[in-house]
Amino acid sequence: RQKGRKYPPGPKPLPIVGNLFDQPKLEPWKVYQEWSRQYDSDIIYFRLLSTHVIVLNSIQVAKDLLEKRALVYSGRPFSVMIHELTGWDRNLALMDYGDEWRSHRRMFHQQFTPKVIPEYHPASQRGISRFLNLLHESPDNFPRHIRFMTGAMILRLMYGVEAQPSDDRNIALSEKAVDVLSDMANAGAYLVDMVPILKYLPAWFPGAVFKRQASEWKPIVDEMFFRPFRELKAAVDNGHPRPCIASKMLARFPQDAYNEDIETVIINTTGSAYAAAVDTTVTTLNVFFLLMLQYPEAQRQAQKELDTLLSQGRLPTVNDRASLPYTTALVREVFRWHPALPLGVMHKTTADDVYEGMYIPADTLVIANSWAILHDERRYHNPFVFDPARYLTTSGNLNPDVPDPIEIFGFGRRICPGRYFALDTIWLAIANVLAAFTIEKPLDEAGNVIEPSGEFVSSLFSPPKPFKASIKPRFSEAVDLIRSPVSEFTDD
Ligand code: HEM
Repeated sequence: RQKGRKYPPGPKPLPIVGNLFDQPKLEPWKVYQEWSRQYDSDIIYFRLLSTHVIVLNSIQVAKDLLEKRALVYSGRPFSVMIHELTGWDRNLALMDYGDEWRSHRRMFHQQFTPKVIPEYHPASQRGISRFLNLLHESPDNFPRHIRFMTGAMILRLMYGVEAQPSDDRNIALSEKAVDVLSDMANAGAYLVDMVPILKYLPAWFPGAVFKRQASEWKPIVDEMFFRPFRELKAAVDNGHPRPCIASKMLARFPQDAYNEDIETVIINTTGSAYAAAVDTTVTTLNVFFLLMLQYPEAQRQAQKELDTLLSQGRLPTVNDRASLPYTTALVREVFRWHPALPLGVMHKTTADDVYEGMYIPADTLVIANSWAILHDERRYHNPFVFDPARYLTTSGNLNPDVPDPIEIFGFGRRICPGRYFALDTIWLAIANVLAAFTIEKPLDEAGNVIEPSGEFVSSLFSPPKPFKASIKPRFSEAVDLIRSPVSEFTDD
C-alpha cells in the first residue's frame, strides 16, 4: 500500500495470501455484485497474494475506466503457461496492449466491420441450414450440432474449408487446442504462473508437471495455427485461392510487400478466430435452448411473429430482421439473461491511476462484471425475469430507451471485434430454429416431464449444465423448408 493512498473498498485481506480464501467457487459474478452492495461501491478491490484485482460492477465505472481511460486499462495479464510455454501467445485476445496487439487487431478488424459482414451472410445461412438438417435428423444431439455448426462456420470463413460433421481433422485439432486453453484458464491451476522462475526447471524434474504438459500441448496449438493456413497458402500459390478471409488478407499484400512479419500476423489473426468465436457462440445458443424450455410463452410469441411475416412458407433471412422486433428482443434478452462470459475477459492496468480518490496501481487485474451490469435494477426493471417485451414499446417496436445488452462484448479498445458477425449469426440461427421447430421439456418413459437443472458452469465461459430437450418440426411443411437448399444465397 502506497503511503496515504486508499484502494477501492473490499473484503479485508489476510497477511501474505490476501483474499485468496475469500474467492467464491460458484458464480463469482453474483458474489462480486453482492460485495458491491456490502461495501457500498460500484468498484471493489481484493488482493490474491501480491496481485491487485478490481471488479467493476456498474456501467458507469466500466465506461469511466475501460473506455475513457482506455490508454491505461487495455492490457492483458501475462501467464507463463499461455505466453511462453504453449504457443497461445499468438492469440490476439491474449496479447498485451502495444504495437504487436495493434497490428493484429487492425488486420482482424478490417475483415469484420459492419460494412464487410453482409459478405459472410451466405456462408452463415448455409451453415445454419445444415444445422437445421442435423437437428431434424438427431435432435437429441443438439449440443453437438451447435458446436459443429459454429466451428465449421468459422473454419469456412477463415480458410475456406468445408468441415465434415464427424471426425473432421481441422475441427478435431482446433477443439484440442481450445481444450488446452480452457484447462489453463482455470486460474491458479498452474503454479508456474505464481512462481514464474519454475519455468526454468527441466521437464524431468520431479513436480515439473506443467513443463511436461506444456511440451505435449505446444505442438497441438502450433499445428492449429499453421496447418489450415499453410494449406490455404499453397492453394493460393498454385492459383486456386479459396474464397475466405485468409485469401482476402493475402490478396492485400502484393508479392514484393509480403514478408515473414505479415505472414505471422495473418497466421495469428486467422488462428485466433476459432477460440474467440466458438465457445462464446456455443454457450449463447445453449442458453437460448434452455430458456425456450423454461419460457414457452416467449417462444410462442416469437413464432407467432415469424408466422405472420413468413406464412410458414419460407425460413427467415437477415433481411427480415427489421420486420421481426419481438424475435430481435428475444435474442437480446438471451444475451442479457446469461452472458456467455459473465465476467468478460480480464484487462490489466499499464500505469498507476486514481479514480474518485481510490488508488489503482499499475498491473492491477481488471474484471468488468458484465453479469452485474446486465442485472442492475437501475438499468433493467425486474432484471432476473426473462422478458423479451422489456425492449419493446407498447406498439411492439424496439424501444431505444432500453439499453441493448452489448456489454456482453466487453469494453473500450479490447471490445470484441467479432461482435457484428456474432450478432447476425446468432440472430439468424435463433430465428431459423424458432421458425422451424418447437422446443419443449422432454418426457421420460413414464411420461413425466424432465426438468432441466437450470444451473450454469462457473468458469470463464458459463454454459448451462447439460440438459435434455425435445426438438420437433412445428408443422408438416417445416420439414420441406428445413430440407430445401438455400438457393437464394450462394457465395460460390
Ligand atoms: C456471443 C458471441 C460472442 C461474445 C459474447 C464475445 C465476447 C467477447 C468478449 C467479452 C471479449 C473481450 C472484450 C474485452 O476484453 O473487454 C471478446 C474479445 C474478442 N472476440 Fe468476441 N465474442 C463473441 C463472438 C466472437 C466472434 C464470432 C469472433 C470472431 C469471429 C470474436 C472475436 C474476438 C476477438 C478476436 C477478441 C479479442 C479482442 C482483443 O483482445 O483485442 N468474438 N469477445
